[in-house]
Amino acid sequence: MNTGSPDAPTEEALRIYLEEFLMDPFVIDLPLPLRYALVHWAILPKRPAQSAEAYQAIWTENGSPLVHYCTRLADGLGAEVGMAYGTPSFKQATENLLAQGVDEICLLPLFPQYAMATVGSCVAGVKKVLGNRVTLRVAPPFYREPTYIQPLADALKEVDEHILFSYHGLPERHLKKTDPTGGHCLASANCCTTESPAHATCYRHQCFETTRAVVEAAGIPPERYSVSFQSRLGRAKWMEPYTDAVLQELPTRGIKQLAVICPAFFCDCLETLEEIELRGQETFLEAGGESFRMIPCLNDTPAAFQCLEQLIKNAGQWPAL
Ligand SMILES: C=CC1=C(C)c2cc3[nH]c(cc4nc(cc5[nH]c(cc1n2)c(C)c5CCC(=O)O)C(CCC(=O)O)=C4C)c(C)c3C=C
Ligand SMILES: [Fe+2]
Ligand SMILES: [Fe+2]
Repeated sequence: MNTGSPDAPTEEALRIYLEEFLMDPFVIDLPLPLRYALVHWAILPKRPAQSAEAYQAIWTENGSPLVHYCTRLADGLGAEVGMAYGTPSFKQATENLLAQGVDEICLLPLFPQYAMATVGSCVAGVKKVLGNRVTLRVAPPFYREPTYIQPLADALKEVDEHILFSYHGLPERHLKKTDPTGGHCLASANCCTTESPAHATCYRHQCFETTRAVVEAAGIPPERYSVSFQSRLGRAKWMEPYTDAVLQELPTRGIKQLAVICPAFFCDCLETLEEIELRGQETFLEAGGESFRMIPCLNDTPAAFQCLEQLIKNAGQWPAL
């Protein structure tokens, strides 16, 4: 499963998709009246047109890159593909599996790090469709699986530029909400490097761990890389530093050659191809940067299949819900 894309890069299709996406209480976690007001009065009047233009810039003859790569992966693995929003839907994928008479469904949310807005939403959606009809097993977050880390490290071994690890951001509120200890996340500056049971569902910790594992495997020293969080939406405080601010700031520190990698995304999508490769590049070059390149996600490469095959091998041991 992945988040999913609109059916077409048009304002109309974006309105349907964004309404479904943003009315999900796992994404905008406000009480229904507030969520409805925010989505319908603040976001939906303007964003569908803006997002349609963004999708037009990355749309291919195969449609949305995200849906295309996810479909190729699922087909190659003999799995069903389902999106949290839009088509192909997870509801249809779940029904297809049930129609085969299976007595167990193994769900692999294609997100290396846990977030309520992604993994949490996927699991709740599938569980709701299934009820107690069959056992549901869910893959644990794979943010430090060697088969995910090693190809990212390999891609960086030949890179001479400064490296920016840009992860999808989250409102800080989400980090606190999914903290099972009720007091660890964001309570101190070094919470994410202080061992805690909170880390099982701490997106921030898992992003930092992904970075740590990749730089260790690639032998990249601390002064050669930065970490930031992208795709902020709305006025709430999201995890910092923000990618767009870092892209503006790096050239002022004399860092003019940059390579960006986005390890929160298994497949390239709007957030990597448009937000980073197009708009992010423009921001960096306008701020005085001289060269910019993007490291692709694993997409449908042999390394992507090896990673997923390795994860799926253990599906029988994934926690059952
Ligand atoms: C990688 C993990 C992701 C997290 C964490 C995440 C949180 C999150 N997202 C939104 C709002 C939007 N995200 C959108 C696109 C989008 N988001 C992810 C992944 C994560 N989101 C992906 C893979 C995509 C790309 C989909 C594609 O079709 O390529 C969008 C839609 C596009 C747009 O208008 O920008 C929205 C909206 C929130 C609010 C959030 C955390 C609360
Ligand atoms: Fe998102
Ligand atoms: Fe933390």
